[in-house]
Amino acid sequence: MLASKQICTIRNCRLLAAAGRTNFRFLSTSDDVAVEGEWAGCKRSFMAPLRVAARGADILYNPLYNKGTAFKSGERDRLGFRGLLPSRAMNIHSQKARFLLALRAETSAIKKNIMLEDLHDRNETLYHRVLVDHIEEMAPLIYTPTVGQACLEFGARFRRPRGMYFSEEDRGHMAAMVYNWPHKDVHVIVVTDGSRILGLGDLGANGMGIPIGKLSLYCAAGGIAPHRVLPVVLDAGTDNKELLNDEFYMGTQQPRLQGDRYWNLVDEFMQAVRFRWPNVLVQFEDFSSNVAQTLLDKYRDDHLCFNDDIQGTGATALAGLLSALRARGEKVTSLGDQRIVIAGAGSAGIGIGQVLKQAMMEQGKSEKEATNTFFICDHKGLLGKERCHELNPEQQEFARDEDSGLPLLDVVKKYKPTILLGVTAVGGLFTRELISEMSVNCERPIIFPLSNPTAKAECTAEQAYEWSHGRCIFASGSPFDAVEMDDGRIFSPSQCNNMYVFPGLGLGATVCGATRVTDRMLFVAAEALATFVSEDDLKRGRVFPPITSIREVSHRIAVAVVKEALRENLATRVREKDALDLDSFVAQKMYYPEYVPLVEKTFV
Ligand SMILES: O=C([O-])CC(=O)C(=O)O
Ligand SMILES: [Mg+2]
Repeated sequence: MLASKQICTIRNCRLLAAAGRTNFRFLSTSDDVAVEGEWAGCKRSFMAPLRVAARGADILYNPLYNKGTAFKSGERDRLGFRGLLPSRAMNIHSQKARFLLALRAETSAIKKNIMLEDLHDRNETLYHRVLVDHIEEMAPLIYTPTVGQACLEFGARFRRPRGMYFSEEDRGHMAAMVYNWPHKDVHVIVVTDGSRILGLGDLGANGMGIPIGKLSLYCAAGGIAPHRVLPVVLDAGTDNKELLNDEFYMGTQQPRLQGDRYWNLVDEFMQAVRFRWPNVLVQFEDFSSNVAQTLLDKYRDDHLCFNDDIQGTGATALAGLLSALRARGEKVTSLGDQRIVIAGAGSAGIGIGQVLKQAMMEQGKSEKEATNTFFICDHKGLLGKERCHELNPEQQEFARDEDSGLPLLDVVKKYKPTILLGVTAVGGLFTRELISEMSVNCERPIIFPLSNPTAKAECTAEQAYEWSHGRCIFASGSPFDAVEMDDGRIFSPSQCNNMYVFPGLGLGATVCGATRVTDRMLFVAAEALATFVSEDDLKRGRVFPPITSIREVSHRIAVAVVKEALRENLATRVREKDALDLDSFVAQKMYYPEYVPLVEKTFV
């Protein structure tokens, strides 16, 4: 699409214009460091130089600029580090081959994660190129499930800091502190307070691995340039006794802040980041259920923000269910005719319920009809009116008139659901009996154990296929390998993980300068994702596209989000002529990891 067109920053445009070159495209107005590329492996015939305010060894030790052995001879002279590298210049392909050889020789997933993160700290371009070109192999190493282990071992394995930490000690200083971050054009922040890391519980400041992993996907899968992302931990303490006594724990060793002390910390942080980066998108991640919804409600009308576990997971589950209905040969508009059991009534469970309910209403159901399709259970059984005193307002919306407290298995026996979703963080909760019961009542039960990481999944892919005699439509939060049945059938389970949605949603929201993330944006994101699933995918038992197409998926979601932002009058950065071709508008803004020639800033 853009293959031969030149993409560069405004300053480079001026530089090139001065040199009489006009075959470039203007891209960004606010940036020195941008290296932008096309979403689908573009090959450019001309590369605009990047102006860097550094020289000599400082370049080699800056992971955003460093190319390691790929620096060419002229560049080594021009930038003053001849002699600091072995003589032979490699290219990104040979560097990648060398790295992959070493990575694949290692068998432990956590050690591979460390090798990748060390590369991240040395050379971001090569790191992201490895991710883009081998996303299926790398995603489980830098993200779920291995990132869970990386968080558990974060303190003991700490090497280099990445991102920012804000704690109560910083109160009164945050507006100044944000200027310690060396990049002036941050587009996306992923922030956690570490209170509910995946299904692993309160990991305090060790939860930093999650924002880092999510943001790697923002760059590789969503095409956000690496200098535009900022991982953050709000260090509000931890109630994890082990961590409080752990000699290598990295965070504040005090119990979690409560009440005003907690909310004041959050408030000052939000104001500080908005002050320095007024258009920044803030993604709330892995906040425990008792604060997640309040946090979202507090900021969603005035800040560009969303909660990934509530809204991102909800939109992803919706997309998976729409595809699963297609796989069953049913209309996608039959969502509101299903009976849906959600095991888990935390922020993810309720978030999924809310997104699905909204979709049913878009499809023409009344709110009452839509609500009536849900049977949400927590560890005390079915959410029912009799339990209202112990439920929060969002849970109360789903409380049923009868059978309050009915155990999960009995709910399945009595109400014969067609869909079973798990977000409990209780590994193995979906027993043989439960899945057999689902299969008695429904020819093709939809079974999505969504808890992460793998050990927390409510059942494995193998169990679900075996216990349903190969009849279920399965997707899980963490990846599972293909399953071969005794009769020789092979199923390739899909991963129903919010990684399919957040990179594209964030890309769309930031490129168009959206002022808010709305429920409709989540809905169109889910629709765009669902329409990406081919008939061939469905035949193989897949209800999500292969991870290898994640950049295209993100691109398509981003375009849908920009369209929706325009429709709702919330886009501030789309010119009339951009709106004529949103596909190209979004594609042009997507970062693609490749080396660009460096020029010293003082030189121009
Ligand atoms: O991180 C993931 O894989 C999905 C997610 O948001 C969670 O489980 O909290
Ligand atoms: Mg999460």
